[in-house]
Amino acid sequence: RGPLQTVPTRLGAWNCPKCFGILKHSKFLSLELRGQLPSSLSLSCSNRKREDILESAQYFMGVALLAAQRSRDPSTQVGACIVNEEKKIVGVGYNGMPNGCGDDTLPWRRSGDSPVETKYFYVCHAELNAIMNKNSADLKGCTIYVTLFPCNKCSKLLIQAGIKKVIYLSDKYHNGEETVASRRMLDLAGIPYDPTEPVEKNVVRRASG
Ligand SMILES: O=c1ccn([C@H]2C[C@H](O)[C@@H](COP(=O)(O)O)O2)c(=O)[nH]1
Repeated sequence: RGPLQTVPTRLGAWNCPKCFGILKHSKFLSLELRGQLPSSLSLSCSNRKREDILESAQYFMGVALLAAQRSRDPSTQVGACIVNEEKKIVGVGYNGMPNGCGDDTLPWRRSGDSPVETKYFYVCHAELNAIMNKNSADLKGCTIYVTLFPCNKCSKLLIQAGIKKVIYLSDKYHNGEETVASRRMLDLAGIPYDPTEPVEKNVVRRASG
């Protein structure tokens, strides 16, 4: 237990004897008293809903960004979040080695004497993993939020899975052959791809209160 601190001004419950009565024994309140609760989670008796909430597209890209943080790729971490027409998340993934293949056994380098000694022959892309992790019967009509514009192989997968829209963050390989081929297929398949506004600062600011 840490030392008690002065009561934070945002703790509206202190002004309401009824709420304080209920909360004074709870772990939640004691965390706030010890200053360990992010201010964004402060308790309040206000009857007014919050208006300044994280917009849904930023939330989904935020989930993709968080997933990317699980990647062991030393140069490019990619996260993907698939969302259905009801705005429910149905699959999340990030780039990594195939299950059971060992992160420490296969190479992570970008170039080598042979392509067999580079990561490219082995890494499962974020989009592939998000599709494989799906928790719904199919992905028809879904939107994918992905932190890097999908490569040609991933676009093939997205098209075949029935994804109807791509929202991406980085397009750092815009002029690469794979990305050119990717756009070509998405265009032919009638799948729009739109950049998202930069979300990192917004998401991080909100998460830390
Ligand atoms: O659509 C894509 C494209 C790439 N990835 C993954 C594959 C690799 O792990 C990295 C790219 O590495 P670089 O060092 O930037 O070449 O990104 C993906 O998940 N999805």
